[in-house]
Amino acid sequence: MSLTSLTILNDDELKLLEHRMSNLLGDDVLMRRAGEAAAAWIRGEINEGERVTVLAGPGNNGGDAVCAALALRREGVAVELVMPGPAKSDLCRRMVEEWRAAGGTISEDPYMTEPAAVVVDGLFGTGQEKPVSGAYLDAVLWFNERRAKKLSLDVPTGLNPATGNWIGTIPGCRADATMAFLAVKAGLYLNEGPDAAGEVILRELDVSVPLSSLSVTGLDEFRYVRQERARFSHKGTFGKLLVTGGDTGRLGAAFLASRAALRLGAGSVTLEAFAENVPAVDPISPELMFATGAHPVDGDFTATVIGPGLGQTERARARVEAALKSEKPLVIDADALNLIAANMPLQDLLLARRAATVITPHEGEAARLLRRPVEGVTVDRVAAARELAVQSGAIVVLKGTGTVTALRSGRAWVNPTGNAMLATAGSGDVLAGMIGAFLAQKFDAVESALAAVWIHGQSVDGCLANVTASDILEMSAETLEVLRARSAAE
Ligand SMILES: NC(=O)C1=CN([C@@H]2O[C@H](COP(=O)(O)OP(=O)(O)OC[C@H]3O[C@@H](n4cnc5c(N)ncnc54)[C@H](O)[C@@H]3O)[C@@H](O)[C@H]2O)[C@@H](O)CC1
Ligand SMILES: Nc1ncnc2c1ncn2[C@@H]1O[C@H](COP(=O)(O)OP(=O)(O)O)[C@@H](O)[C@H]1O
Ligand SMILES: [K+]
Repeated sequence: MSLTSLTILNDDELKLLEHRMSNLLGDDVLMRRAGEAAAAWIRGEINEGERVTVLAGPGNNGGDAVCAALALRREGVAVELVMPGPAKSDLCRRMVEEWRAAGGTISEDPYMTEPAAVVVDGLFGTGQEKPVSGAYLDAVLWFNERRAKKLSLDVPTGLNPATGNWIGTIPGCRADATMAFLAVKAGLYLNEGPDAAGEVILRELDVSVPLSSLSVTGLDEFRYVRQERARFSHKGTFGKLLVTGGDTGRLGAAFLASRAALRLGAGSVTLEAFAENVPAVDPISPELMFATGAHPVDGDFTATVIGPGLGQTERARARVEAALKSEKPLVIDADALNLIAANMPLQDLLLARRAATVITPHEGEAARLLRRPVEGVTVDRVAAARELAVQSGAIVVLKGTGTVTALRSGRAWVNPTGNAMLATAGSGDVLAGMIGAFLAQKFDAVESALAAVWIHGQSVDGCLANVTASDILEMSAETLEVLRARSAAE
């Protein structure tokens, strides 16, 4: 995993860059560099005498694959080239001619090849237009069944490079590693993408890649959160956070958010719980304070988190209204989002807010806010997050596989950390509390959101089982500690 932010280029941006580079360098130079880069990686994966099978498609992804085969063959590696259909792009045709001129043969059926240690998917890349079918689909199935190291070139075949969904819902290649050329594509991090791509390896091909409005979050996005605290400080320096939620039966959600906020460094945390029988103390976190009597004034706190376990009563609606009217930073999660989705005046208040506001919907909550079915969010998570940012005026953290953080300017980030161990009840409450903790410590709101999402995901890195939300908050605090130690040593 890369620790610095990576630029994501979309199809238009890539085409423009490729066009410029092709004018500057010659039309085949990037393809040759891509092939060489793949061949160099493959050489590192094989032992003396082991074979490689390369699947090449009809377009430039196929051209990259043929170039890789050529480079391996030049070095004496036993490599077989399979093309289920004829070359269609000029560049791919040219590479095929070179392959034949070098004495190479081409088979159409991968089942006719010898067992290989590495198999390469160079069937389709960013030019995929329709679901994979026919002989190409057979090649995809063959690829997935191999007991070999599996490398996809640029994008796993069948995956929509922008959205991370299978094109036409037909599953495509599942690789151990994907080598992205020039820039990474958003789809490698979203929905089906991480399972399909495996490890993402970027090769910029000696091109200086321009910035874009979308990137993969790296540590450089939150250097202040990672900095050691100044010694000249006191608990007031780190802010007072209010957590509002926890109605009867859902008190735990508010506890998780509050405990996470304490662990992630809020100077103090006060819980305003809606449940009837709220304990006088949290025996696990006795540091936690409880609001008693009338509802606290948001303005008396540095920041508020509202929503975890809040419920959707009239009392809750009125409390969300008061929070929206406050001029302090606010994190809005869970039921507070559902209340806003169902209530136009609350939406107006949200849009009118001037203080920093972070909303943290999962796909279901985002769908309600955007008034569409959940599939209308899943189909393009980046687009949905951007739309929601425009609609709400808030910083949007759209949770899920590849959490997307978007601003109303269109600037957006895809988070690379995390795994399905986060898919456990209360993990979103922990995240809301973490963002609240960073806002209370007066970090920039965008940095707070990006840092919390990255750390929350990283905390379960390598975990395969045995993780509850309570563990996530402990491990997130440990992750921040490691990051601070490292940044102090830099
Ligand atoms: N042009 C350049 O300068 C560079 C291109 N690169 C490679 O070029 C790729 C993009 O190349 P292309 O735009 O040619 O796209 P692809 O190679 O992904 O595929 C396009 C070709 O496949 C056909 N096709 C698409 N979907 C199909 C389907 N489901 N069934 C059958 N045929 C289908 C199209 O009609 C077209 O002929 C990138 O992913 C990358 O691998 C890299 O070499 C980097 C430099
Ligand atoms: N498969 C997954 N891969 C990565 N992150 C996930 C996955 N499933 C859930 N998450 C993350 O876990 C958290 C779940 O939050 P949420 O849906 O609000 O759950 P809850 O309400 O139970 O706390 C979010 O941060 C989400 O991004
Ligand atoms: K591919």
